[in-house]
Amino acid sequence: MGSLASDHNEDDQVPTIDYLMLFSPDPHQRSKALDHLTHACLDFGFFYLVNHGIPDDVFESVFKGISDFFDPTEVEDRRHEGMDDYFNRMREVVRGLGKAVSKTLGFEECYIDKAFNLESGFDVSAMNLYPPNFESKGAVGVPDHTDPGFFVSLIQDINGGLQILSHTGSWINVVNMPPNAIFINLGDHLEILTNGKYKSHVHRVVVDNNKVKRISVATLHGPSLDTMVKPAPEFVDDSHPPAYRGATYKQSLEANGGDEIDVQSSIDQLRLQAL
Ligand SMILES: O=C(O)CCC(=O)C(=O)O
Ligand SMILES: [Fe+2]
Repeated sequence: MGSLASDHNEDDQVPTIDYLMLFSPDPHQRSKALDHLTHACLDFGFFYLVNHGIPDDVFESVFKGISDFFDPTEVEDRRHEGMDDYFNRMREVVRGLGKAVSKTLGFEECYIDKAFNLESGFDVSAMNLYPPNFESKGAVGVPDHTDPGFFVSLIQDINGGLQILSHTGSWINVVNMPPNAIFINLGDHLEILTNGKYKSHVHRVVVDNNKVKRISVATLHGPSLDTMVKPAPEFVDDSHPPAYRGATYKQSLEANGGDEIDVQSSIDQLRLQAL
């Protein structure tokens, strides 16, 4: 395994997107915010989302629920209520963001909602608790991967550990996420739909710097399972032949083998060889 403390780490150059501004009634503000989002999607593939309207206490109750869940002395409790509230609110934020991202692609705002049939979208959440682990230098919490789905939303109780590979090939330490921001990462299926225009970025979690436990919730927001996802005709032409084969979301979640849906990336299996 290579060195994780790479020479090329960059401390946090993650764009910040103001959700409210994307829907500002002032057309000038709105268009500035959308330009900013276009830049974040094209040149980064990830960003901090602020002003999303999910109250702080909703995040707090999710972290508390996860903390209790991993605590063997804690009995089964009411954690599900807080979780459901969080998931429902996050889904709404993500659908709103889909409208804005549709516009950055030059489409009507319902484009992503329709392309992925988000009325019955398939979301999966990973709830992670990383214990303090500063003795095992270089330990990998989660190895390099991209995620299926069109957006991944991530919340965390403290900064530190998440690294994402930038478009220039350097690992960015995600360490300056504002409290109660949502880290949004574009997923494999947005990359497929846009024929590689909006890319899904490799990320990982290192735990060697954690002095205290860290909790995160990563939700993979996906199309409905029966949605056929393939490069949309708008992104395909002679100089941009289709770079991925089409598959239903379910098929792509099964493409790693086995008969079961797994929620690992299978974008490598869907990539077509360049002629
Ligand atoms: O915990 C994190 O910061 C990221 C976890 C992650 O990438 C995932 O669950 O897909
Ligand atoms: Fe991930």
